[in-house]
Amino acid sequence: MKVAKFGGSSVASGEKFKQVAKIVTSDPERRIVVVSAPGKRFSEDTKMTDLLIALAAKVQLGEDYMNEFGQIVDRYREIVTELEMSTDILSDIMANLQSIIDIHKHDSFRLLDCIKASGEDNNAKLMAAYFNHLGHEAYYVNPKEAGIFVTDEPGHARVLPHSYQEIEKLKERTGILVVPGFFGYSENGNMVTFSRGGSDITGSILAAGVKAALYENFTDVDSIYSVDPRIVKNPKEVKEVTYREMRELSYGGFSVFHDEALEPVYKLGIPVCVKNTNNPSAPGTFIVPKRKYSDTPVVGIAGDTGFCNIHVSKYLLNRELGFGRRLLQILEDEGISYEHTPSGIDNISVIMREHQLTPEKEERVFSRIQTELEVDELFIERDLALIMVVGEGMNSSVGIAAKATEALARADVNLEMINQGSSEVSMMFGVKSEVVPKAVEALYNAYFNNVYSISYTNS
Ligand SMILES: Nc1ncnc2c1ncn2[C@@H]1O[C@H](COP(=O)(O)OP(=O)(O)O)[C@@H](O)[C@H]1O
Ligand SMILES: N[C@@H](CC(=O)OP(=O)(O)O)C(=O)O
Repeated sequence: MKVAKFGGSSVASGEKFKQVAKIVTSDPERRIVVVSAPGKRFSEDTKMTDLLIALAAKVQLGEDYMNEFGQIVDRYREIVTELEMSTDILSDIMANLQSIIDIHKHDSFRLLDCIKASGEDNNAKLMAAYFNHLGHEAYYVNPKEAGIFVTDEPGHARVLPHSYQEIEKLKERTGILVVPGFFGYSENGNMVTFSRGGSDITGSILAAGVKAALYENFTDVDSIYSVDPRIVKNPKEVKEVTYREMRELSYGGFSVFHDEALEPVYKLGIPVCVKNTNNPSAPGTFIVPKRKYSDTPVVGIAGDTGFCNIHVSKYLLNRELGFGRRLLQILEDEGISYEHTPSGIDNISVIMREHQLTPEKEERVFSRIQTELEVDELFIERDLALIMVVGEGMNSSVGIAAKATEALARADVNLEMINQGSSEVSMMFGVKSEVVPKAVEALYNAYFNNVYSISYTNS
C-alpha cells in the first residue's frame, strides 16, 4: 500500500485534479490520498490557505467578510466547473464555512484554526467526489475517522502516539481513501492544524500508521535539488538523500518538504519519494535510511531567514555553575524555544526564531538576564539567517569547511557565527538575511561547480 500526498500546487485547478486522478488510478497500490488546499495557479496567485486566513481576520475584526468568502467559494467553483461536476457541492462548502464562522466567531484562535483546516477538508471532499464522478470507489475520510489525534496547540499540533493504532485500521477498508492534510483532532474534539505546509506531516503519519511500502509526496518539481531552484537556476538534482540529511535541509529552508514530516516514517524506515505531479514519469528524489555518499559528501545547501541572536558575556562565565541552565530557564518561562547555543569561554549566544520574541517578551527577558545573571554584556542581533551545508559524507572528508569559508570570503559574506554539531552531518553559518542568495550561490558553485581553489579529499 502507498500513501500519496498532493501538495497545493498539485490541486490548484480542475486540470490538476484530472492529473491527480490519472496518477492515483494508474497504480492500484495508491490507496490513501492526502490533499492540500488549492495552492497557487501562477506565481502571483494567492493560496487558498491565505484566502482563508484573510477571511478569519475579517470575521475577528467584526467586519464585512463577504468579499473574502466569495473569493474562496469562487476558487472551488472554478475547479468544479473545469471538472464538469454538479455545483451542488458548492452549497455544502458554503454551509461548512458559514457554520465554522457562526460557531467560533467569539474565539479567535479556534476560528482561525478551523477556517484554515476547512481548506484541505473541503478540497478532500471535492477530490473524493471527483473520483466517484469518474466511476471509482473512493471515500472522503475525515482525520477523526482516520484516527489522526493531535495535541491541542492551534497552528502547531503534534501527533499523539495512540493515533498509529487507529490509523492501521484503514488497511481493512476498500477503495481510494481521500484524507484532508494539515490537521487532526484533539482529545476534546477540536480541529487543530499543524504548522504551515503541514499536509506533508499528515501524509507521513498515515504512511507510518498503515506501514506503507512508500510515501509519495507529489509537488511541482521533478526532484529535490541540491539548492533552492529559486536561488540558483537549474541546480543539480538529488537522486537520494538520507532522512538525517533531509531533516537538516528542510530545517534549513528547503520548503519542498516540511521539516517535521520525516519523524513518523523514519522510525519505521518507510521510504519517501518526492515526485512531480506534472511529470510523474520522472524518477523523483528518494528519502531513505542510507545512501552511498562517497562521490558527493555534500548533498545540499539551504538557507533560511527569520532568526535572531541574544548574546551575553560575563567574565569567568565558564566557572559559574548553572549559568546556561538559568539563561535557558528565562526563555522557557516565556515559552520561547531556542535553536542553537554556540558559546565561547566567557560568552554564550542563544539563537532563536525571531517571531517568538515579541517586544513585551524581549523586555522581560532582557531585564531578567540583567538582574538575575548579572552579565557584563547583553545585546540582540536581528535579521539573521542560517545557512546549512549538509551531507553524510562530510565527516570523512578533509577540507569541506575550508572550501565553504573560502567561497563565502570570496563572495564578501561576513560570518556572524559558525556551528558544527557533533554528528557532522551539517555545518551551519549565521549571516545577515540580505546576503543569503549570494552566500548560497557561492557555496553551490564551490561544492557543485568546483569554482574555488581548495578541494577536499576523503580522510
Ligand atoms: N531544494 C529544493 N528543491 C526543490 N524545490 C525546492 C527546493 N527549495 C525550495 N523549493 C521550492 O519548493 C516548491 C515546492 O514546495 P511547495 O510550494 O510547498 O509545494 P506543494 O504545493 O506541492 O506543497 C518548489 O516549487 C520550489 O520552488
Ligand atoms: N495548505 C496549507 C498546508 C499545506 O501543506 O499546503 P501545501 O501542500 O500547499 O504546502 C498551507 O498552505 O500551509
